[in-house]
Amino acid sequence: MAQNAPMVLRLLASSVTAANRAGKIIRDIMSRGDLGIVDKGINDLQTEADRSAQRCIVASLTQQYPNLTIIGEEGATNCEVPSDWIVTDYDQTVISEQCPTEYSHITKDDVVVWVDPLDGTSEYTQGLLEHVTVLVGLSVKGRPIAGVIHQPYYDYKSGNSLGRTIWGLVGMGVGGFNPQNPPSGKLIVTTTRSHSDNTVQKALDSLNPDEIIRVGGAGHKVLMLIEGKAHAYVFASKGCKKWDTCAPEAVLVASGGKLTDMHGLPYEYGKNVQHPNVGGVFATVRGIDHEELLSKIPQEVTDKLK
Ligand SMILES: O=P(O)(O)O[C@H]1[C@H](O)[C@@H](O)[C@H](OP(=O)(O)O)[C@@H](O)[C@H]1O
Ligand SMILES: [Mg+2]
Ligand SMILES: [Mg+2]
Ligand SMILES: [Mg+2]
Repeated sequence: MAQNAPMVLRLLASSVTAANRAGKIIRDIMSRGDLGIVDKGINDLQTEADRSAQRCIVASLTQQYPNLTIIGEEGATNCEVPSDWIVTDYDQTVISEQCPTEYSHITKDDVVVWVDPLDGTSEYTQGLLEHVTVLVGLSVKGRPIAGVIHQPYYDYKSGNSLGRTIWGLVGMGVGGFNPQNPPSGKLIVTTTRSHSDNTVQKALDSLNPDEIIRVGGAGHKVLMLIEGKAHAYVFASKGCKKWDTCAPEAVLVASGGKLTDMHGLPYEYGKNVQHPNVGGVFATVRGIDHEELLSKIPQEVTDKLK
């Protein structure tokens, strides 16, 4: 009986359906063509799709889990939304999974949900729609243990109008896609397409990669890893925030990978942590020696990330 499932499993199943609904809102707003762009600061845009997607997700989860702690990129959310934006059903695949016993007694008070309603806003406004993801991350006692990465425009050029939703729960596994290993005998690194600087480039140069793939979206970059298109995501900059990395880190770890800052330290996702990831992002797929690769980053780079 779904309602008797552990709260963490139910919350993940609810997050999948909420992210799917947010993805439709994102597509509908793009179709209408009025993005309502607001400039939040240097190279930091927000559209009506960001705002509406967050209101949809927060309203849906709050209705099912009152007083749940949710931190969204777009700040305080007006939960007065059209009734058809509120979804309260569970994703049936997720809710049918066997939840690891370690999460059996987790309560809402242990959980913080990190929401990036539209990751890759800059790319969304530029029409690079395959870079866009919806991110819902679940942290328990500060650790990222579950995540949803929804792609509203997955394979849209071939007519797919529903997108794709990937999920993961550490200790249970991942779903919604076929994990692939990157090619052996070479090093492919993914990084920013729009926020590079000398420090970012020095970090990349120190790894001497065979190939660098520059794309937008923190969620999109982690998808490159778990789908076997890159071995590491390296971003020696303070630009990312906790809502950018909570869900991707949980899915990556659930698939055997690892994400730390550029000093090799884990990020904490409790409700009182600072939002910027000031240590940068260093993520690797299963099979890559995270610490060995990280040891190649020079101190002149890590000194800039404190
Ligand atoms: O949700 P948005 O604001 O689109 O999230 C941003 C990140 O904050 C930003 O760090 C990423 O920069 P890069 O593309 O340079 O990695 C951006 O892509 C979005 O993820
Ligand atoms: Mg943003
Ligand atoms: Mg983001
Ligand atoms: Mg965003």
